[in-house]
Order: sequence, then structure tokens, then C-alpha cells
Amino acid sequence: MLHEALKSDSNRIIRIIASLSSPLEFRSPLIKEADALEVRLDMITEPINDALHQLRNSFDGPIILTMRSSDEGGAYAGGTGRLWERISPYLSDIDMVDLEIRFQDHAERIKSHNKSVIASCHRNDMPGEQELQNLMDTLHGFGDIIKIAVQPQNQQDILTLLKSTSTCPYPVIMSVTGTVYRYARPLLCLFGSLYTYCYIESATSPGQYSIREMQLLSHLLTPGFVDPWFEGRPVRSGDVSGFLERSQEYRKKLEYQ
Ligand SMILES: O=C1C[C@@](O)(C(=O)O)C[C@@H](O)[C@@H]1O
Repeated sequence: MLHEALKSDSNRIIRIIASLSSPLEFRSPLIKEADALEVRLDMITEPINDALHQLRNSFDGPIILTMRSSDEGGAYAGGTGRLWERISPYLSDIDMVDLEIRFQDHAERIKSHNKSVIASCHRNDMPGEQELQNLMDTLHGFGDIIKIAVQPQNQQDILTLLKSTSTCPYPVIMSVTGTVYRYARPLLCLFGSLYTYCYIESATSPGQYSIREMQLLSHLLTPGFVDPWFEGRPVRSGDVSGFLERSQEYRKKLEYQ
């Protein structure tokens, strides 16, 4: 069980959205270890009013409602006309709605219900730097947070994504689709992406890490978890006495069971 100290550590900058594709996952003990939850309504066939209400009462982080279109990797083929009837019954128990560009006309109505909009775009290719910037501007036109998931083709694309994320003028979630460059998922958080998506029991997109895997990556990659050996001063000139005790104390707080 992830030690609470790990989740509460303000240094942890790789924050996890657990993407849920079945109400059975709502009852997982791992739910509490996510920073936010995404309910993939397009992948759920039965009504979830009661299950979502119970989830709302048991989870204190943001809950996102997503209806991913079949054109962008999801299972929803109902078009924009039916979207409102599908999502409106659940608005009282969620905080944000993920809206693709094709559904942007619903943004103001969602905001009028005091819900935030994650304006999203998912592509199986890799846009250039300028196209990425234009896409960010388009998404910012209707979203409180922008989200872009693209498929890098080479390491240069990864550098482009990291640079675009780190210079993005808006609150951004940047992700990669596919498995070849999945390692970029946690790195994008180190360069400014607000969250990375993971799964609890079944992946909702190729290349996703499980929440357990991402917790470990978050622990190992987040600057606050680097051994306090240097503590900002070179070992040679610093007084290294007490390092072992300090690092053992530090590690005690972060023990995994
Ligand atoms: O947009 C995203 C990111 C995602 O596609 C992923 O690659 O992890 C998973 C989706 O559920 C989510 O809505």
C-alpha cells in the first residue's frame, strides 16, 4: 500500500489520473491512491448513478467524466446531439468534463453547471511544433485545461513534446498514445503536464502504465525523492556526516509494503 507520506509529499509532481472503464473498478482499494479519477463513460454500458454517487462520497480528489469518441480512440459514436443526454445525469457527482473539439459547443453549458472543461484532442500522428501551438490555442478557446495526446514517431518528437509542454501558456495535460514512447508519459509531468493517466485493472489506452507502476516511477523520478545526499552542496566540501541517518529517516517515511 502506497504510504500516505508519498501521496501527500508536495515534491511529487507526477500526479496520477486513474482511468476507470467499469463500475467494478470504482470499488478498488487503489482508487484512494490516485490524485484524480476519470470515468470513461463511453466504455460503460450500464447506468452508474448509484456507483458514481458512492464513488463521489468516498474519493476526495477531482472526478472527470469522459465520453471518448470512436474517432479519437473511444467507444462513443453518438455524435454531439446525444452527448448532453448521456453526461447530464452524472454532472452532480463529477468535477470536470473531458470534451473533444467536435463537442466544444457543450462547453459553456457544462461551465454553467460549475464544472470545469478539459478540452482534449487525441491523434495517432505527431503534429509539428507550430501545429501543436495552434491546437493548444484552439483547445484553450473552450477549455479550462487543455489536453493533447499524440503519437511520437522518433526521439525528436519527444523533444518537441517536452518543449511544447514546458512552454505551454495554459494549464496542460500532455500524453502520448502507443507503446513505443510510453516512457514519455511520466517525463511530460516533469515538464509541466498536470497529470498522467494510468489504469487500475484494465488499460483504457495503449501504453498506459498501471497505477502501481506509475507510483514507482513517480517515486523514483520526482526530484523530491532523490537521496538528500547533496542537499544543494557538493559532497567534497559539504559535511557528509549524518547523511546515512538522514537518508534512512527519509526512506522510513516512504516505505512500500
Ligand atoms: O485522453 C486520455 C489519455 C488516454 O488516452 C491515455 O493515453 O492514457 C486515456 C484516456 O482515458 C484519457 O481520456
